[in-house]
Amino acid sequence: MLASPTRFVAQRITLRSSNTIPTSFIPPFPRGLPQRSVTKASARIVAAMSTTSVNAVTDAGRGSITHVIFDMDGLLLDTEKFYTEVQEKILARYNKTFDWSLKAKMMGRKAIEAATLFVEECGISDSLSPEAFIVERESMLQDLFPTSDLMPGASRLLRHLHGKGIPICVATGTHTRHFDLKTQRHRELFSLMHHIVRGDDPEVKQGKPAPDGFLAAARRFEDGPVDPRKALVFEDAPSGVMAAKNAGMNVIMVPDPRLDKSYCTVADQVLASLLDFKPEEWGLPPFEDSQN
Ligand SMILES: O=P(O)(O)OC[C@@H](O)CO
Ligand SMILES: [Mg+2]
Repeated sequence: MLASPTRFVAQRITLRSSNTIPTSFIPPFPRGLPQRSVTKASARIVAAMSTTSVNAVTDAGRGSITHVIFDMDGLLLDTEKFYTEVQEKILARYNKTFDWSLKAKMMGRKAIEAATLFVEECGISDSLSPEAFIVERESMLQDLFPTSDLMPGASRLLRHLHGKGIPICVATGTHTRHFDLKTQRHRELFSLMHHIVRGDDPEVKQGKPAPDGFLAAARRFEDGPVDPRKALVFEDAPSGVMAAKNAGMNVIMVPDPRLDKSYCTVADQVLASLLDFKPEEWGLPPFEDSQN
């Protein structure tokens, strides 16, 4: 069971008149907890998150969306729970518990970056390398991924936008070999996507919070590259939200309810579920059903 989320003293993010979000946003470690000895590798990753300059979306965002880009894990597919379950099992061997402050940093990232954060911030890097952690984690995930379910509202939203002729695609940190396992029960739904950018795509030099995946996704639409101000991203992870903002795009966050609220202050809109999305608020065709 994940330790209960600790209260963060989050930096207040205020949108200045220029609508530019301050370049560094990383919630400091919670008061009262020992400052973890973050070694150079995970410091580099954490620093990348805070030094990546964040270009806020301009005012043109709402009301003029023409293309939609979806994150996958935790947003379209209920797969983040598998990562948590497996990581808790591995940590139990070292009598340690996995908590949401670390989960929040790992979500959405490329495997090796998430693995480096995991072993170093849990203080087990002397006995488990990031590479060995990935191999062990993968062997446990192989059986779980093919059982992935859709998140609430995912099918309804994708079919609605596709049916109305709105170009949609996926930009995920997931590697191709995992993508195929996770989506094998949902091939028809994912066939509605114009294209899929995966974590091992040659154009994705850096994982989220770098904008690479979302910029590659914007380029590959029929009429690409799409003006980022007309693109709407759906994400569940803080790193993914930052990546979308760094790409100059609009972003709706649908976070796990256990994620501390201090991680949810950068997105343009925060929803409890995709079922709560109102397309007309963004200039997209409204749903016909009375789901909400
Ligand atoms: O970018 P997404 O689809 O959330 O994938 C992240 C995944 O690598 C695990 O967090
Ligand atoms: Mg995700």
